[in-house]
Amino acid sequence: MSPSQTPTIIIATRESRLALWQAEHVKALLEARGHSVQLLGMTTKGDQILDKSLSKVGGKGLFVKELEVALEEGRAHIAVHSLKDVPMELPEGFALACVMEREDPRDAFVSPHYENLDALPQGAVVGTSSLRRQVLLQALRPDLKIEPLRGNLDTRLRKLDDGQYDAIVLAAAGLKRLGLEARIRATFAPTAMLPAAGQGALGIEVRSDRQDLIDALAPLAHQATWLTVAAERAVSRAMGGSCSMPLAAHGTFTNDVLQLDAAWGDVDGQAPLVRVADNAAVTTLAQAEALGDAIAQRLRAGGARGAEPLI
Ligand SMILES: NCc1[nH]cc(CCC(=O)O)c1CC(=O)O
Repeated sequence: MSPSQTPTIIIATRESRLALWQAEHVKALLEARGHSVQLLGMTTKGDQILDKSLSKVGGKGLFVKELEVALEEGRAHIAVHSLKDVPMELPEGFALACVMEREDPRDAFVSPHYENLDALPQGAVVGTSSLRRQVLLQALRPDLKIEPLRGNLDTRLRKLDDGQYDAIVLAAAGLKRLGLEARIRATFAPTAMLPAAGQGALGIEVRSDRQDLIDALAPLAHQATWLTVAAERAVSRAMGGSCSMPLAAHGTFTNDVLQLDAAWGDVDGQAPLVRVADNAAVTTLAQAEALGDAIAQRLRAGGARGAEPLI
């Protein structure tokens, strides 16, 4: 079938501004290729539970489940996700059709009064609910008081502006996508604040029996990003990573060589951070995942306590 004969592609999306931006972005790219596309907005459990830390209420799957039910029931055909929020193992019957070109993967420092982390006074209050950000911040500045911060991007910025925090740390990608780049006072070097696996990258999920949709989405794939995040996500899988494990994995891909850095921290802050790095020539997803597995083994050898690997 030519694109003009294909029925309308319906994108299931959460209704936060960031999720809608991401769905609209994919809609525009597909329309530019001749497809007809509609959005189906929905509210997920993760959007409803705003008063608890994500790690306490069931983790990443929370934002994804309702969208998968819509795909399962045929009410929608594809779902656009921030890959960072997508569990490594998709449920039976679902597949990642493609991974798109990555936005800035770094974390951003946002504050009304202070230029960067170093400028914060002793004991300043920093908002983040990410355990990864918490342990990395605490390693850089043990004096800081880290306070939970939940909600969508606008809510988080409002809480900062209300004076509840001296600074907050967010993904640069989300701020840039929403045109809020001006709020970024400083961007953390990955060496200081190693990003989360998949941060800044979008993935598109489909039912695995929809080869027609997988073919339609193939032109949206960005191979270098896909290889990079496959390695990062393999680290997370091999560590049994979840929202309740402070884990960072960040790859950079240059001239077919993938450089992969990872860090693990103890939730209680008792054990020191474990950091490892390695690189390999990579041209296939299997090679990228092998590098991720090797990095996870080195994290464990260095003292990181993983959960059971989710194989
Ligand atoms: N966990 C929420 C989430 N999921 C994806 C992003 C940002 C965009 C991205 O990483 O692609 C954010 C916000 C944040 O971490 O500040």
